[in-house]
Amino acid sequence: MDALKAFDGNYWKTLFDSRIGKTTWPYGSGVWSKKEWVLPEIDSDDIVSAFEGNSNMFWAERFGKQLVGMNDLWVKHCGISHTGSFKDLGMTVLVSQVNRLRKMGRPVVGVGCASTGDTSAALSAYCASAGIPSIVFLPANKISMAQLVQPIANGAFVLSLDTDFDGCMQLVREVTAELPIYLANSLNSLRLEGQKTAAIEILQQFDWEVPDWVIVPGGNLGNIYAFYKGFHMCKELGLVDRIPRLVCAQAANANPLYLHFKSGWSNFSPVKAQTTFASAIQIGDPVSIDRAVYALKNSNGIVEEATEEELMDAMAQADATGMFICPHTGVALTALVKLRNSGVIQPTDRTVVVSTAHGLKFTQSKIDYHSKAIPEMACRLANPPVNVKADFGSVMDVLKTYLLSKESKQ
Ligand SMILES: Cc1ncc(COP(=O)(O)O)c(C=O)c1O
Ligand SMILES: N[C@@H](CCOP(=O)(O)O)C(=O)O
Repeated sequence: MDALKAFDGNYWKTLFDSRIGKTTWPYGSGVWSKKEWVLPEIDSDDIVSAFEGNSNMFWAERFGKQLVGMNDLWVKHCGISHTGSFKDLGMTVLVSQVNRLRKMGRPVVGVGCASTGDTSAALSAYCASAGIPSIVFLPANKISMAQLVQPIANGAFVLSLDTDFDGCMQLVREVTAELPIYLANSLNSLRLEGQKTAAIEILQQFDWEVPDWVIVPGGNLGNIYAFYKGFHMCKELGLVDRIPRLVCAQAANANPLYLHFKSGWSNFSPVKAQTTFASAIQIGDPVSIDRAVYALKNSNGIVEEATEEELMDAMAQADATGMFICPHTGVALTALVKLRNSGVIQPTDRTVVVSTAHGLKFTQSKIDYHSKAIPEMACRLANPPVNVKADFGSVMDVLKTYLLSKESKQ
């Protein structure tokens, strides 16, 4: 930090803004365009990058105006990315460092992680890009098919384990302590050095004006800390004069941080994570609990939770306004709705909801919802297809009925 403070805030803003949209290696990456803040000593030839980052800041106009009475609501689409989740931001840094170590002759035979799907997808793709073996520990039958096929297709050694994520996390820590396999989970802070750049991007996209709130879904809890670190570095280095209030949103079925927050940050206790459609945050014993508590305490932060019906309805509502989000973004949107309803977030507050994965990785949850195939869930926004005989008369009848019903709702 002392070395970085040799340059003032305007220097850094000008430097970072000058690199947006360029293809000069490695600055076309949203991560490596901040190389001096991420991993300054690495040789650019050692960097493994898919030009990740620079994700869309979507103005959620209809969701904001119609559902929460806000005009300044934005969704940061970190899931519109190389492997479909924000994990690419951290994985480019970690795999680049492993690439550098192997070129130096260090005995790293491969890279391993435990995963609820997105970390393993990112790890396998970046390792395949660099020709580095990857080994992924996955909880059997607890991740989406899209998330499972990614490491398989990218050539990872895929272990399907009869336990949950927390069990996989324990095993990968034990194994990487015994074998020369480099651990890729967010225990390794290199991941967070990459993920923090999404916070800097948010400030860039608002022309360095600071939003009032940033809402992030939380599981292993590295990402909420990464956002805090990115905003805090911008404040400490003089790019901005404050940081946003952070909100970490959890699924009620896997909510150890939420319970800790509601207890007034008294003794933390892991929970046994229950099944949730937000499967990537089905985590009961998060490795970054201390980092997350630090981030929330130092950003006047809040933790909220979402039931299964709340997160699924929020996902359906967002999709009906033109997005195609994952269930985890539904968790974050539910937190927004609750904080608006309680008056904590004001109608004019500039608010960013971080979307952490693309909805295309979680289509089964949407199919179940729109098929009304979820026991004890109303699925009140279900929009099932209409089966019609393939003749002009039948189609016209159905369409007239549909159009009249739309007209009656105008
Ligand atoms: C899609 C998605 N959203 C949110 C999260 C939560 O991020 P973190 O584990 O850093 O809290 C994860 C991973 O855990 C994820 O895969
Ligand atoms: N949701 C994560 C769980 C592991 O998180 P990490 O940040 O520690 O890698 C995943 O996608 O596997």
